[in-house]
Amino acid sequence: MTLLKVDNLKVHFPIRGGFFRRVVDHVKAVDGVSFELQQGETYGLVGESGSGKSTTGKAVVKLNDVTSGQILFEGRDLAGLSRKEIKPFRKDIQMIFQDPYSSLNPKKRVLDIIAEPLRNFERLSPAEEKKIVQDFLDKVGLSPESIHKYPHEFSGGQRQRIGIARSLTLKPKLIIADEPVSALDVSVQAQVLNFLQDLQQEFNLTYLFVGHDLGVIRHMCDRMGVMYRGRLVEEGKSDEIYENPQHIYTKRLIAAIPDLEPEVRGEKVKLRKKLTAEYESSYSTFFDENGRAYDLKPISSTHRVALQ
Ligand SMILES: Nc1ncnc2c1ncn2[C@@H]1O[C@H](COP(=O)(O)OP(=O)(O)OP(=O)(O)O)[C@@H](O)[C@H]1O
Repeated sequence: MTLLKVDNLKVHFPIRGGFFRRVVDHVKAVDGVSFELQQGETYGLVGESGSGKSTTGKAVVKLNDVTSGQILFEGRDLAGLSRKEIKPFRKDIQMIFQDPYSSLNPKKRVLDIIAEPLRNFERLSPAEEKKIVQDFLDKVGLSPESIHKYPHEFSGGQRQRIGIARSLTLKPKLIIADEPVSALDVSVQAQVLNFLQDLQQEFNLTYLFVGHDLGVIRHMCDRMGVMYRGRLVEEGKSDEIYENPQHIYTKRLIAAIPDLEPEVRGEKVKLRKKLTAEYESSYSTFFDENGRAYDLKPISSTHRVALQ
């Protein structure tokens, strides 16, 4: 079943200038992006900084206004809804943020942090609320006494677990995870990722994963979309894209992944040079005269590429 269908999404931010602060141009942060998420799957949006992946994720929860296009969640279009009208859907769509240091209010105790979404949607007695919070703390591997503590008393990985517990209390259907481990030490990244996979099984969650790390996205995601300058350049099954990239941008992104082994490193240098030559000689195969990626076209039933 399709849970989320994003159709020709555009998010353009106005650039103002001059004495009267008139709109002089727009940043086309997202410029015609379409993809679907099936219930229970993990879909990844990957791309370098500024490619528009976070803006896409935030548009789905209406943290960004949508310029045009549709965001169909269980068939209902969220794009045109006001912030008030979107409220009932906030229960079903939750977000996990990148930085567990700044996304948790340092002045609040864990009980209040995790209970906040519950308080917005449900009328519970303090005892019921405490029980739910403690159950979720248990699910994310934190002790019941944690409810009395403040965020600074936890490590980065533990804080991210608090953020995850908060996002789960309303039993959402879709979780948007924006670079959920990139602020964490490498040693705890895998732990948090595996744990997100366990929770997915337990709660039948669907994830939209946003990130710049192709390794993480491949590990986590059944399918992915590669973003470049507000457009999808390649989309489909993660393994297929990773093993058989077709767009020059995807090829370069994969070739840029650092390697520790000296022989592979040498080969990668050669590959990068070859790709730079291909980029220069075949530019018009991949981008139009304005430098904009073409619309996606299927090259198999599970793989689409933006080629001329
Ligand atoms: N509120 C805003 N106002 C104006 N421009 C914005 C706004 N938010 C994002 N942008 C611009 O839109 C483009 C896409 O930004 P976005 O954050 O979605 O990229 P990203 O791929 O997620 O990068 P990063 O990984 O650095 O967050 C960038 O050029 C950014 O400067």
